[in-house]
Amino acid sequence: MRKVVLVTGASSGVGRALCQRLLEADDGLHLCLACRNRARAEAARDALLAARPRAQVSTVQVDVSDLRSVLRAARELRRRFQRLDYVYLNAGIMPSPHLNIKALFSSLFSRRVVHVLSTAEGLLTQEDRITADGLQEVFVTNVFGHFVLVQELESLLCHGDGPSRLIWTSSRSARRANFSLEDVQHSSGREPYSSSKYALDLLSVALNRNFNQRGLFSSVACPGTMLTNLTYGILPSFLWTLMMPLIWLVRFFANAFTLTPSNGAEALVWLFHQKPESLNPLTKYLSATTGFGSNYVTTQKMDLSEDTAEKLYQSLLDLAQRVRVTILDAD
Ligand SMILES: NC(=O)C1=CN([C@@H]2O[C@H](COP(=O)(O)OP(=O)(O)OC[C@H]3O[C@@H](n4cnc5c(N)ncnc54)[C@H](OP(=O)(O)O)[C@@H]3O)[C@@H](O)[C@H]2O)C=CC1
Ligand SMILES: CC(C)CCC[C@@H](C)[C@H]1CC[C@H]2C3=C(CC[C@]12C)[C@@]1(C)CCC(=O)[C@@H](C)[C@@H]1CC3
Repeated sequence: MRKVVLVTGASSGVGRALCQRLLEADDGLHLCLACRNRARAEAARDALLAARPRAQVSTVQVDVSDLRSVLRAARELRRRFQRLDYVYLNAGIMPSPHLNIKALFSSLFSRRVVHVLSTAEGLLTQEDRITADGLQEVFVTNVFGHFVLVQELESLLCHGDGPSRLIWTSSRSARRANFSLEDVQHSSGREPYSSSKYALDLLSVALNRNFNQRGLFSSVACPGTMLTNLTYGILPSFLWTLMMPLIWLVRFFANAFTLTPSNGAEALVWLFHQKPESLNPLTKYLSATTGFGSNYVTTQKMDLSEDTAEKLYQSLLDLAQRVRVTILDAD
């Protein structure tokens, strides 16, 4: 039977490159592209099938920032599939980013330059919004919509017939100091992106604790800094083009500049091929690229406590229950 792989945010960037690379390695897979925009999803499916006609590629419409859409998509997936072997929880946003140019220049002359350029620590803030469900948009898109999707797909993931895998696209910019259990949605801070990625790291640890015995395994990966729609929201593409010679130079010291979505997919593809029992649940798997353009995977121990992970998990369960009641009442 074909293995089924679901990828959210597969219409562009690293999600789309991941689909391409997975099919290059094995066109016997069934890929299901979970995207918010039907036209973009179909364009991605057509391009993938044109390159690998033997593959099976389907699409499902889901806007992960809209919980009704998540519930609808999960219902559709339960109708179509008996099991999901891999779910890549990849869709993500960084709305209205503001780059602190002064901090960027001072970091270039500091000893922490490689760390700052790899994580953007102290360089970026964002303006978050509130969704129609009354939730912070970055939190619901990057974390909570995916959490509810996983909950709704539990029967396809814990099927008792071999392991299933969750692979989250996190980030090197996930930072403990930007996350608080008292404000998991980061409604009162200016770094919702970093907070949401830290929440993903915690969530993955908690999911392993709660689901490994039922055959579900979770991992987190960072694709490194790539030129995608997300980074074109920080600086326009012509500025990235102008900075390219400098970035190629920087890449000799900072392996996080993977630059292309295909390079960025390295850790996500590598995780696909690993036995889940061999992976460390407290490790983040990072795509990296050398100055000469070779890709490899490196690891980082996550800066978190299992107790905080469990507390976040419980607060997401509570929130999901409350939101479900509100949605059901309104319908
Ligand atoms: N670019 C980078 O340097 C880095 C990116 N990442 C992470 O990689 C992931 C992919 O981003 P990247 O490829 O860079 O950027 P892109 O903007 O190219 O991809 C983001 C994907 O998420 C989808 N998406 C956004 N919002 C929603 C939503 N509400 N519902 C469903 N899908 C949605 C987009 O759909 P659509 O095509 O319709 O816009 C798109 O397919 C993100 O989680 C990001 O945080 C992590 C580290 C570095
Ligand atoms: C290196 C160049 C000469 C200057 C580039 C300046 C900035 C635009 C980049 C420096 C660090 C970058 C970075 C990201 C975006 C672009 C920078 C701020 C991310 C925040 C993109 C999304 C992520 O998830 C992070 C892992 C990236 C961290 C580094």
